[in-house]
Amino acid sequence: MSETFFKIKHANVWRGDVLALRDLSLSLATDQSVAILGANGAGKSSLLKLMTGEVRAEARPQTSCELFGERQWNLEELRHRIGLVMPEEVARFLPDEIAADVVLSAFRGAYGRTGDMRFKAAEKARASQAMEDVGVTELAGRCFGQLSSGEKRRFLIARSLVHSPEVLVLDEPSTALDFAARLAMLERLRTVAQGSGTIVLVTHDPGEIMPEIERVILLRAGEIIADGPKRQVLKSDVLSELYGMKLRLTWSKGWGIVRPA
Ligand SMILES: Nc1ncnc2c1ncn2[C@@H]1O[C@H](COP(=O)(O)OP(=O)(O)OP(=O)(O)O)[C@@H](O)[C@H]1O
Repeated sequence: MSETFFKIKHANVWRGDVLALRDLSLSLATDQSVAILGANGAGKSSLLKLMTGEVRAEARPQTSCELFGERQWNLEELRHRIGLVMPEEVARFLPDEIAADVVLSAFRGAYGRTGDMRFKAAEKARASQAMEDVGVTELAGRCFGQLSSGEKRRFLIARSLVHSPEVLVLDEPSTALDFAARLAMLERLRTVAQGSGTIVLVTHDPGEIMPEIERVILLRAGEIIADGPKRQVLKSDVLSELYGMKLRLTWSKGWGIVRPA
């Protein structure tokens, strides 16, 4: 059943003294995966942080912000419903954390330090499967701090998938992944989107918008400049303007292919 998991009206979001999102109104539902594109500093990460309860909109009479229909929420509960892959998550784990524990900690909505936690056999099995899915089984016993950037990123992707969240929020998830790992991740995300999961993907690469993602939102300077079906929103001239260079977009089997024009 479709549910609106994120609904904002007239939201201003300040990051320090920067107005990162300007009077934004948006509604996202669980039956529709979405990709969010925009140049550096456009406000994409700020929008994701609003979606995951990490930042709040400025309190104004005309503003409302609801997550799963609630205006107040419990962050830990939210963590179970929304899986996250954000660049800054890497720094939330201590370097001597065992990599497998990074994945397991998702079951408790915690960032690592699983020594005092007890996990059921089924949870351990799911963590093992998630690590296998992203190809890091061999590294499970290593210290998190001793992994490469791409390996850490793979563990964080496994962590985000382990409890099958209703919504998976990904901020440039392929950063630091090698070519094979990127393709494997996209295939894994396609499986999620084909099942019961909803994907919210922030990316700089229109070529990462998998066929299962039909809706695309373009952000510029904290405002939504386009929102709709991807073939209507993503056009060569729009992308050229967004990224400030002449680009040509073609489509093949639901994937966009972007090249310099
Ligand atoms: N912690 C912060 N303190 C002050 N300003 C911030 C902070 N985080 C973000 N900003 C500013 O808010 C604006 C939006 O930033 P945001 O990270 O949301 O953009 P983005 O679209 O995700 O960018 P990128 O593609 O570079 O990751 C930018 O002008 C940025 O400099």
